[in-house]
Amino acid sequence: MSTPPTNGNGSSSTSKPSNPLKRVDLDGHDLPPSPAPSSPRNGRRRYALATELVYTESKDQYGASSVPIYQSATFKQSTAQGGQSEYDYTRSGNPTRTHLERHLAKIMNANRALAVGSGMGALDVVSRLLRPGDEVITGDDLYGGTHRLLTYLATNMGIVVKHVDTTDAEGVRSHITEKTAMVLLETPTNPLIKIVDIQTIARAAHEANPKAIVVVDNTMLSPMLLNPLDIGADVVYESGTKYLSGHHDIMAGVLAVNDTELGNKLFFMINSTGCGLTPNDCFLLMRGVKTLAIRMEKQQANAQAIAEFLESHGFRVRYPGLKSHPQYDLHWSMARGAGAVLSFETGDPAVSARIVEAARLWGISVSFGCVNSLISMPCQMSHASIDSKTRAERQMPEDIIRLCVGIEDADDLIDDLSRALVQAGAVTVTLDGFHATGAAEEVGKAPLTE
Ligand SMILES: Cc1ncc(COP(=O)(O)O)c(C=O)c1O
Ligand SMILES: N[C@@H](CCSC[C@H](N)C(=O)O)C(=O)O
Repeated sequence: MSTPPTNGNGSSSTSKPSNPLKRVDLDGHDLPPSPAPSSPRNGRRRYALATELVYTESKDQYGASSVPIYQSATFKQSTAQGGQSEYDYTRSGNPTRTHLERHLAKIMNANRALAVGSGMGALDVVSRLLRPGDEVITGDDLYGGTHRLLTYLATNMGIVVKHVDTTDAEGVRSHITEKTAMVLLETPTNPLIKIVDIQTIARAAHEANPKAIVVVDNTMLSPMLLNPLDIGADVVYESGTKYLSGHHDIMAGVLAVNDTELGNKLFFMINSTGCGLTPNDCFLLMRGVKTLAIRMEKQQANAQAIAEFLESHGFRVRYPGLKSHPQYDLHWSMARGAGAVLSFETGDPAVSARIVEAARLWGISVSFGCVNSLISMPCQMSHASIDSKTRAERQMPEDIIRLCVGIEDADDLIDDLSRALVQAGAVTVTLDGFHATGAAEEVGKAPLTE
């Protein structure tokens, strides 16, 4: 039998707090106005993640099993004084959003989660913690949009952004100074699939400068496979457009923290700038999150099969599910799975383009984490906002193809890819099968982490 939800001070959920302006969570932290908890307990997990993803204790008056969409901008107040009710205005808070945020806090192992309009919106909220002169230490293989926003901050807002090799944890430490306000990490990186040791970097950053916050973009793995807050991160954010929602039918971003003050600052930014996720999109994100486990399981199994298929045919494949990945052990020391994004090279951008265009089941599209399989050339698409000179400096191969694997039948995906490889002239066909044509040149290439 389920336990009745409790309010902030542990009393029955039906009793009202004595001061309606003051709301606290189960740990006694002040919270901005929100309804009574709709997720179990204090937001912490009691069951296996697959169970918690679908399990909520809603306090809906009619017992609705799916959270209602409170499609209302305003909420009527009972007195002229205002501020007496749970909600007044959807920019500041909405019951559908609160339900989602409580659920996200639980599955992200956080004290507080916040939902905004996109992944970039989430990074924008975090970046508003920075002041002119602050330093940000971040990777040299970042999602293109992240690079673009950081470049804007460096160019226009007086923020010093240092792109360093975050696969070298000790090297990162040497860059941290008293001016370092933020260390921003992605793992696996997108699209080079490099692994970053969050725990070691977070420890080093906090030792070197206790005021620096460690921020992790967890879009590539999702809370299904990694909880960065558990291994030293101060803030985790992700694009809810990807695995969390899973169907490419909404844009969303989520943020999660354990520190109450930090959570309040982020909420302040969201309320002040008005980037909170709309009620309708909160509903869709909530619905998507419930199938995260089953989607991710199938997507990963497919990704593993495709990575092995490509590698066995002589392609240079980047995927942390392959033992050949140079940071295989590091990845599995942090994460519960390899995810469903992999990349491979052909040795020739024109051949890569022909493969992408010959594929039928694989949609030519940016983004990942969707139930449909996608194929793209990051240098021309998702990472085109990084100029070609910088891409070259960062050793991003122009021929790299990214595969974002969905939930289709694995054999169908492999058949379609095989046909595209043959049609594009990427493989040499013999009586025994086929082998990557560019494989001979690939052999002499540097290892993936260098
Ligand atoms: C790793 C990563 N972080 C953040 C984002 C931004 O998310 P959104 O498109 O929802 O703004 C993306 C993709 O867009 C991404 O790939
Ligand atoms: N035109 C968009 C490109 C979005 S890329 C989406 C996703 N993160 C990916 O890696 O595919 C833009 O300019 O941001």
